[in-house]
Amino acid sequence: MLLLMLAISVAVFIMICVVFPVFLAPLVPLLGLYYFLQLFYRASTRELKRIESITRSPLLAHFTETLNGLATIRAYRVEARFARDNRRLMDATNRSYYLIFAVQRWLGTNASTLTNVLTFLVSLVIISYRATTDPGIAGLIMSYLLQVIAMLNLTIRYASELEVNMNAVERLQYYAEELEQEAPAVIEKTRPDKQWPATGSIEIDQLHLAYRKGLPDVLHGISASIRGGEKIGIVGRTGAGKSSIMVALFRLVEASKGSIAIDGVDIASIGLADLRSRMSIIPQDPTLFHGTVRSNLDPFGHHDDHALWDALERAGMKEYVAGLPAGLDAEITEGGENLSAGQRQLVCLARAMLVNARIIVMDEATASVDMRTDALLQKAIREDFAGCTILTIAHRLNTVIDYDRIMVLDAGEIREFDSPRRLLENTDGIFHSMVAETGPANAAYLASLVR
Ligand SMILES: Nc1ncnc2c1ncn2[C@@H]1O[C@H](COP(=O)(O)OP(=O)(O)OP(=O)(O)O)[C@@H](O)[C@H]1O
Repeated sequence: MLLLMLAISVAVFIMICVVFPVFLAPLVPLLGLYYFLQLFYRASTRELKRIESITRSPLLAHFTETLNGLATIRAYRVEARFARDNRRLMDATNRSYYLIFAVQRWLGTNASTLTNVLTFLVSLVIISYRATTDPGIAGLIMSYLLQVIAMLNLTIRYASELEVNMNAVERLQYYAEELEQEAPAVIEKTRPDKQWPATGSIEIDQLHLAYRKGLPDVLHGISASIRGGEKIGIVGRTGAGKSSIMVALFRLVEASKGSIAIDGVDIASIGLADLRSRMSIIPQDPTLFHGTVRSNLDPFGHHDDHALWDALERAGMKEYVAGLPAGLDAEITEGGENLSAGQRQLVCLARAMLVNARIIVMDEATASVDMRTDALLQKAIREDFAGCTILTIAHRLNTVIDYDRIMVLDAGEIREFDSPRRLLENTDGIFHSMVAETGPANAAYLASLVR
């Protein structure tokens, strides 16, 4: 609408000026000045907006961190420091914000001055030609002149705003076209059959993994052969590479060298959706989404209510969910905030049970739960997942001491991989020393549990 009005005003104004070319004389140099004004204005606004965006991110990050860590901040009585940091970051943002307004005022003042000069000059021309100029035309010239100038001011403002906001479009385009994409979800030619993986055997062959190009490998050519149905505990000190094996298995990061084959199928050759839908993961930090119990258990609506209740029962959550007024349709808030950490873990467990996968990966699934939930999880792992291949990434050796085999990782390499009994017998081994570090009483208890 604005552009249309501007176009009409400019057109009429030009027509008048063509009929009475004398009025063009003062316009030409002043429009030139106008052009320079907008050049300065656009360049400054663009840079200021950029600075404002850069300084706004730390402010928002600090604000979010403060909100998340409010309890800790209060406990350590460091409110003053956080308030000071917040003010400092706010000042940094406001500095550019203030300047953006100042630049707008600068444009407004200069444009108004130019407008006034222009109006004055055109009025002088009209007065000097009053004998030959129709009073109606003179009025029309003055009226359109004022409109055109006002529109020009707005046009400069909007053009520069458009230019700045185009940054967002540029960023979207970058995300859509230039950002490195995941492998395809499905590769028709190499789709595994519906039963895959029937046994759940995993063959890891000289696997190297780096989190990004240019970063050093975190797994240095590991090889292991896991039979279908085996229970494998993966242990090692912090940073040994335990979670990286899970990352490679789900292809969250592609292996830089080597391969993983599941039931003889190289996982790099199939689509990601096919790969990830055939394995279940119970992460350390259970992930729930805003929605209902039902949508969290079965996001794609593949299962009927009977199957959902059955999974909840096996995970020990049936009683709780049945007690909710809406049952399976009870609301789950963002991140599962309205459930306890243990209940979130159990919902994840029920979700894993529902999938009926042959391969289950647990990333320290029992690290943050109470004894009852832990017992439920362990029972489920033994009974429900009896025939499944289980890989448990564990810090607590108690969780995996009765597993079939333990893989001991150190600095991205497999140092030991054997049954817990044999590993314990090797008094020079890492596993033996890890068990000894848990204290004499627990070490004796662990030794009594090994099969
Ligand atoms: N997203 C990442 N980007 C870059 N390097 C990473 C990333 N995640 C992990 N690493 C590096 O990979 C190595 C192995 O990390 P990983 O998380 O596999 O160890 P972990 O044994 O699971 O440790 P923890 O017991 O603390 O969870 C570490 O040196 C770590 O710094």
